[in-house]
Amino acid sequence: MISRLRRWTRPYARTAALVVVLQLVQALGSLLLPTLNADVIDNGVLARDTDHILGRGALMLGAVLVQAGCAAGAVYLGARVGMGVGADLRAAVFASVQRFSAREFGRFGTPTLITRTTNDVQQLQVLVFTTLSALLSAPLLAVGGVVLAMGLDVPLSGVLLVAIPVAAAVIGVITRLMTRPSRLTQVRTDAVNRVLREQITGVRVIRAFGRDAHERRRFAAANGDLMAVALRLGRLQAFSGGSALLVINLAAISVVALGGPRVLGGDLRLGALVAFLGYLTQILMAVMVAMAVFEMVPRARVSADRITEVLTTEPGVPEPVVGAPLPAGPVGLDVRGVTFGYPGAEKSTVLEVDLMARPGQTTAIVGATGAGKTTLVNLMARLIDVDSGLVSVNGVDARELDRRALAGLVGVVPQRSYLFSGTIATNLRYGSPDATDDELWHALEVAQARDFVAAMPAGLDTPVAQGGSTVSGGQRQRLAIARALVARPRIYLFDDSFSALDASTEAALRAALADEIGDAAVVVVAQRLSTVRSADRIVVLDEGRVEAVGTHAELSRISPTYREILHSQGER
Ligand SMILES: Nc1ncnc2c1ncn2[C@@H]1O[C@H](COP(=O)(O)OP(=O)(O)OP(=O)(O)O)[C@@H](O)[C@H]1O
Repeated sequence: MISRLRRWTRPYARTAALVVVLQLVQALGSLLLPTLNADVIDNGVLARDTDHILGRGALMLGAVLVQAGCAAGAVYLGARVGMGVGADLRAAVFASVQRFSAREFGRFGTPTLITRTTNDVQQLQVLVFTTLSALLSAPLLAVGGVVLAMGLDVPLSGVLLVAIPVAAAVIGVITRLMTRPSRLTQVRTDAVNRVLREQITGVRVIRAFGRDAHERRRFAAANGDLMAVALRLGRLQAFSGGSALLVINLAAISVVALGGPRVLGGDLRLGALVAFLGYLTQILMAVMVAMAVFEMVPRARVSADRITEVLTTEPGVPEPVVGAPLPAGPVGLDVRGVTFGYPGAEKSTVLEVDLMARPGQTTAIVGATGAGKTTLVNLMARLIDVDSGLVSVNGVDARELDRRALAGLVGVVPQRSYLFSGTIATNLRYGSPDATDDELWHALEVAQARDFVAAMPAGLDTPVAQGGSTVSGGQRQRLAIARALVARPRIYLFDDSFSALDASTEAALRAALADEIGDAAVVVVAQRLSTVRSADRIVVLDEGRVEAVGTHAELSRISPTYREILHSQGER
């Protein structure tokens, strides 16, 4: 794990080196104090030498001040390194997730990606911080303490021979015991996130079906599981803290019991006994600190594994090393023999599909629910990559185009349009940040959204809630269409984007769109016949395969599926 963390701590090497120096000075100060204390007792107090007491006292004060200053500096800089590493890791995980395609999102799931970016990174951040601010000085304090303690009195050092291995054994056992609950804690935090997220998103469905009690029980179960494992960890921590204190105090009692009579017998100086107690406490405290940090290691290792898994996951839609140049002028999109199956699915969702979208023409895709229409649109926009076959733009493989350039070329209005928290204007400018207000109003007009936006209290500056939950479904759809229009793409992919509009609004929108988009290529997925009837080309999809291609008139004759759709909508 250390080697994995090294990559992230490297940019902070200088600060970390400074922390090492500060910790060294701090530890030396700590080690000096018991010896000075012994000197004050033996040669000052017992010898009744006030000057010696004051002289050594001043020295002790100096040592304490230097030690405190260095300790504060080490903690401050340690925090800067820890927080810096944490921020860098979060940024890296975020960047990685941003490159994920639907495939990777499906594999990980949203809740765990959020936990990994926050909670798991926090584990590593805390480990780096405590290592720098506490663990670094522990070896010097322990080794230096042992050497100085032995210098004071060899026979008493026998106590250390017993106490240190006992403390070390406790570390080993507890660290091992903590590994499993640590891993479980992260997994169960994911589970709580998952349930919570689902319940917040689905709150209306829960209320509508009166399933509040059921959902409460579901959450209570996930929450209880998390608490159970957290308690198991807590018990182990309590045991480790308690046993460490027990070891320290038993060792101190043994030192007093063994050393006290020897002080009375004149065999050991009182100052040496007191100093020995000081070193004993320092040594065992150092062991205890190391123990506390080691206890974090299993948990941090689990987090490091979870973060590494995200960072090393290759996106299903990789970026080309050098993007091919963008085709100029009107743009057409071709799908040739494309097959795609979702990971884990038994059969392909899209099979050997051929389709073309020509500039200035509209291609409609129709088919039963689940026929693979949305999947096909996602393949065309390269939101997912084909398993085989080719999606090309003016003859250039879409995989060779720079992804941002491709996004500028292809405007997608998804089936479930999503609006970001902000205002109407910030949402509309999402794909074209420099668009003027006039351009926004124009796009709204084409999308049949001008009237309702104009009627809003702050017009374009009206706030929009995350997801667009403060506007109606039909309004959201129209805003999403306007957002695509503002970006002026050269290929439009409308995935069932008119479904929430009434027939007359849709007819007005289609008429306005036809004037607006000029020689752009349009692909429309639709259920409603009025939407597809006037298309230049209609592709009928059946269980992922193209059943037929043609105009409305042609398909009415040759395609059973198309006839079924006609039939279901009262036409023949
Ligand atoms: N992310 C996914 N992971 C696994 N399977 C998926 C995923 N998305 C869709 N599918 C499956 O792929 C098939 C086609 O789904 P798709 O959404 O492309 O159909 P559709 O024709 O757009 O349907 P609808 O008209 O109902 O929107 C369905 O059987 C669906 O279960």
